[in-house]
Amino acid sequence: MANPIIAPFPSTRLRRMRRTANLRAMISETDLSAANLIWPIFVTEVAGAEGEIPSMPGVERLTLDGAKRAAERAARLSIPAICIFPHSDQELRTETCERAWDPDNIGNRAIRAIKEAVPELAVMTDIALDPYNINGHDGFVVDGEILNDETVEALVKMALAQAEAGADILGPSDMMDGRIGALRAALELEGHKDVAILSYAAKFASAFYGPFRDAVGASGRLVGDKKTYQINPGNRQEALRCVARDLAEGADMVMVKPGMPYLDICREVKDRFAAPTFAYQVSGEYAMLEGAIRNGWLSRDAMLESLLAFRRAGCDGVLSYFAPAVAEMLA
Ligand SMILES: NCC(=O)CCC(=O)O
Repeated sequence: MANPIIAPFPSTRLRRMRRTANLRAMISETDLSAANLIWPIFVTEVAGAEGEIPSMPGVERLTLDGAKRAAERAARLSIPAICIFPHSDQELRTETCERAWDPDNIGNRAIRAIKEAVPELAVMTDIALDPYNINGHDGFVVDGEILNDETVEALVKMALAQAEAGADILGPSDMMDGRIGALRAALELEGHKDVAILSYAAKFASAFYGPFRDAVGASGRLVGDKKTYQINPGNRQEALRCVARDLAEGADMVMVKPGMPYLDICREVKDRFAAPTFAYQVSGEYAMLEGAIRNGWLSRDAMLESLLAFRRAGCDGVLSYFAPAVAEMLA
């Protein structure tokens, strides 16, 4: 850390360099561009479920055609990557979750549709059983317990189906132990050596995921909570150990999630590991900001400021539902 020398007032007047827009631009330390954004989208297979998500105003569940249009919009706006979250048919969710690795599940169909429409756009996926699990958990549940090793085997099948469908970046969000190593080994073995892993490495058991669960139809489903696999929000050292572990197992990039309440973790992860670091500005953060903006309580600049803060905290990029709006503002 540099040690700035500050002459005493009035020799130093820090306001001198804040006086005009050009002077401020000269000493601006942090930038934000569309290249820093990953756009998460929801894709539904349920007729009639498309349209706005009430707890995420401005965000819609999309049909496959809608997903293609979103991909084209992302490309026009120079957003480099889109991340697909499936909204599956409730009737087809089971305890055994076999649709999670079905090549024709809605997530995999969306990957193929987007890669066909906009081949150069990077497609990121979600790896966890919850969209296909009857009880809303990320892993298999037996007698109230979330099974680790059996879940990891299923996640490997899920990952291979996504890689086969053309995914560029896999996003294991499940927080089972040992999954990054298992995924990396299977990808190498099955000829997908260039598929990247962006690990949800420091994923906290947060109250800020509420609107997302509405979006994917998991709100009424979740039995209990996710505290036996996601990190206690107060645990900084444990988060760092998770990141170290995932990098050692072969993650190409790591994520901190949620974002704004965890900027200290972002900074520390970047400084310690110097790996590509992302934050997820989650649904609850989006809902708070967008709700206040819609009520006229905040200006739209709050959106830009929130994303700039991730950059200042060391993040290379941010998954944000604001991605297209912000890219439009920046264009
Ligand atoms: N596995 C993905 C998420 O849980 C997203 C959370 C959110 O946006 O609230």
